[in-house]
Order: sequence, then C-alpha cells, then structure tokens
Amino acid sequence: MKRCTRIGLVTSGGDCQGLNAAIRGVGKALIERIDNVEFYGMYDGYRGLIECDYKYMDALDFSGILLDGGTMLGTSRQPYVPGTAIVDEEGNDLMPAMMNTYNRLNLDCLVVMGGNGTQKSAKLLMDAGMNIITLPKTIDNDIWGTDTTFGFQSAIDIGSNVIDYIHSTAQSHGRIFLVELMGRDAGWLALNAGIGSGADVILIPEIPYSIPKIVEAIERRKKMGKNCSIIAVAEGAVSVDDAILTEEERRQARKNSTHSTITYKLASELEKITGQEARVTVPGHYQRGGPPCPYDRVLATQFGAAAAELIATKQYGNMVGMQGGKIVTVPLVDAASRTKFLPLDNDLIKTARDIGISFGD
Ligand SMILES: Nc1ncnc2c1ncn2[C@@H]1O[C@H](COP(=O)(O)OP(=O)(O)OP(=O)(O)O)[C@@H](O)[C@H]1O
Ligand SMILES: O=P(O)(O)OC[C@H]1O[C@](O)(CO)[C@@H](O)[C@@H]1O
Ligand SMILES: [Mg+2]
Repeated sequence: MKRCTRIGLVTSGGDCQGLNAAIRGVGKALIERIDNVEFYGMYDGYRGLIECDYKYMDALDFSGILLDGGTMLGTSRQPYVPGTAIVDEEGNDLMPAMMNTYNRLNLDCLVVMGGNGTQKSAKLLMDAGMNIITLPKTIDNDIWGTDTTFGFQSAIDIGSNVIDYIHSTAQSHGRIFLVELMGRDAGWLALNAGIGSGADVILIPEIPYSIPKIVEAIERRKKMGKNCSIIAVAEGAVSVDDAILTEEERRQARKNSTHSTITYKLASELEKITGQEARVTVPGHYQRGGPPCPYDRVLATQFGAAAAELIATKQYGNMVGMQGGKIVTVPLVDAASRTKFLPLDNDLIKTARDIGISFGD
C-alpha cells in the first residue's frame, strides 16, 4: 500500500478572520488530491510543535468551520531571537524540540499560517531541513510578496463600520473623534478603513504627523461649516518629533507617558489647542474577531487550495500569495526578508489626498 502523506498544520501570531477557512481549504483540497493523507494540527502555534501537542484531524474536522472566527488550533507568540531562533524564556534554542516533533510524526510537510513574523520563523524551520509551505494571514497586510492577506479585508470592514457609527455622535456633539485602529508598523488597515468610512484625517506609521497640520485640517473643516472631524489613527502612528527617536527612546517615552496610547495623548493635545472636545474610540481586538467576511473566505480557500497543490507537487519552501489578482508562489526566503510597509507612492494615499484627506503632514 502506498505510504500515507502526513501533513502538520500550525497557526501562529495573532489570530485573524479566515484561519479556519484556510485550514479547511488546505484539508479539503489535499483530501481531494491525495488518496492517503493524514493531518496533525499543532495546538497553540509553535507551542504544539515544541511540545508535540497536537490534534489528529480527519475530513470531518474540515467541515462546518468556514465561518468560524479565530483558529480551531489555537495560536501563540513564542519568544525569539530575530532571524536566528525560536527560544524559551531562558533563551534556549527550541529548534531541536520542533525538529523532534516533525520527525516523530514523520511529517512530509508543515503548513504554517501566520503574519510577517511567522514567515521569518517558518524560514528558520525550512533552513533546519523541514518541508514548509506558508500561508499569509494577518489583519496588518504587512507580509512581503503578497498584495493581500486573509483577515485584512474583514478587519477593514469592522474598522470602517466603527467609524461609520462614530459619524453621527461626532456630529451631534460637534466633537473631534479619534478612532485607533490596529497596525503597529504598517498603516494599511487605518488607510483603507479610514477612506472606506469617510475619515477626515488618517495617521499612519509611514507618514509622521505634525500636530499643527492636523489642527489646520480641523480648522479648515470648521471654516467650511463642518463642526466635527474624524481621525483614523493607526496604533503605530508617530509624530515628527517621535519619528527621530530610536526604538528604545520611543519605548521609554511610551513607558513614561501618562496616556495609555499615542491616540489618547493626541486627543488631549488637540482638545487643548482647538478648544473643541475630543474623544477616543479603540475597537482593539474586536477588529480581529468574528467570522471572516466573504472576501476573506474566498481568499483563504484559494490560498489553502493553492498550498495543497504545492504540497502535492512537492514545491516546498514557498509562501502562497496574491499578486495583481493572481495566486502566486513566493519563495519563503523573499517573503521572510522584510516587512511590507505602505509605500508613499501607493495609489490609495494619492486618492485620499485627492479628496482632501489629511495625513497630518
Ligand atoms: N524576526 C523573527 N525571527 C524569528 N522568529 C520570529 C521573528 N518574528 C517573529 N517570529 C516568531 O513568529 C511568531 C509570530 O510572529 P508575530 O508575533 O510577529 O506575529 P505575526 O506572525 O507577524 O502575526 P500578526 O502580526 O498578524 O499577529 C513569534 O511569536 C515568534 O515566535
Ligand atoms: O494580540 P496582541 O498580542 O495583543 O497583539 C496585537 C497586535 O496584533 C495585531 O493585531 C496583528 O499583528 C496587530 O495589529 C496588533 O498590534
Ligand atoms: Mg506581524
């Protein structure tokens, strides 16, 4: 009898919408393609791989999960030395433990679903000799080599919806409203949600803001008879003053600040300067929760099926991605090589500026 193909599955990093849809896509497409296939779902990201803690999965596990939020396998963030190793709290390299699980289960391939950080760690697994295929998941859309990631569109929908609802209360009270959206390093989510919901100012990490410029935008609106202003703030947005600090200096400044986030600090500064009441709304992890939107269901299914094809044809060491509307295969060395920040010549930044949205610059 033909030896069975044994596939490991890992979901790593922050959860997002579409992870279960992607797991389902990989599972169903492999069952269709390969006669004898077994699945081992690692619990809680790399923890399961390290501790050989897994769930044996069969066809039924891939049914009825398309709409489920989160990940049925659980996820985690594991300490690491950048680009070098996944480690425990004492700094011990955990590659031998992960390799042990891979060999013990006699895996043919490990499918790793994660964000930009996960792509880097998956490359370490590949370098150590594992057959790896990765899928790009994250609400941040910051993975190099793919135009989009699953989770991103669902988070845009939620972020836009939050701002949609803020409009009426902002208008009734004549207030400045700051809505803090996720995105520590990249502004994709804030930009898209901001444009999609009619924000007046959008602040993203890639374009440092100056407070006088934001005030200018608010005053300009007042002159046009508009009594409220809505500011979409990426959580990683930085002022021009902070942009010149080192990462360590910025960390210290955050630690010493009396404000919980930059958005609250900005709100109190704007209130002082403009004399207009300012309020902050932080949807937080709500942006990552709940069912994937239909677009993400389709994307995650496409990515999952494409991953199955790569496995069936033994094209390991690749990430599945989307470029120009087409499913592509991206070498993991490239996908893991850098973060996909918003380029300043991005069309959407131009569109936003064209309709008078300020970036505080
Ligand atoms: N530079 C790196 N080198 C090695 N391993 C890394 C690196 N960055 C992250 N990892 C590993 O990948 C895991 C997931 O990374 P991270 O927490 O950055 O989330 P992510 O995959 O980027 O997803 P998201 O940003 O959407 O939450 C980390 O907990 C860590 O174990
Ligand atoms: O879930 P945690 O660990 O609080 O991390 C939050 C971070 O995860 C993300 O949701 C995805 O990377 C970021 O946008 C956010 O900064
Ligand atoms: Mg990330």
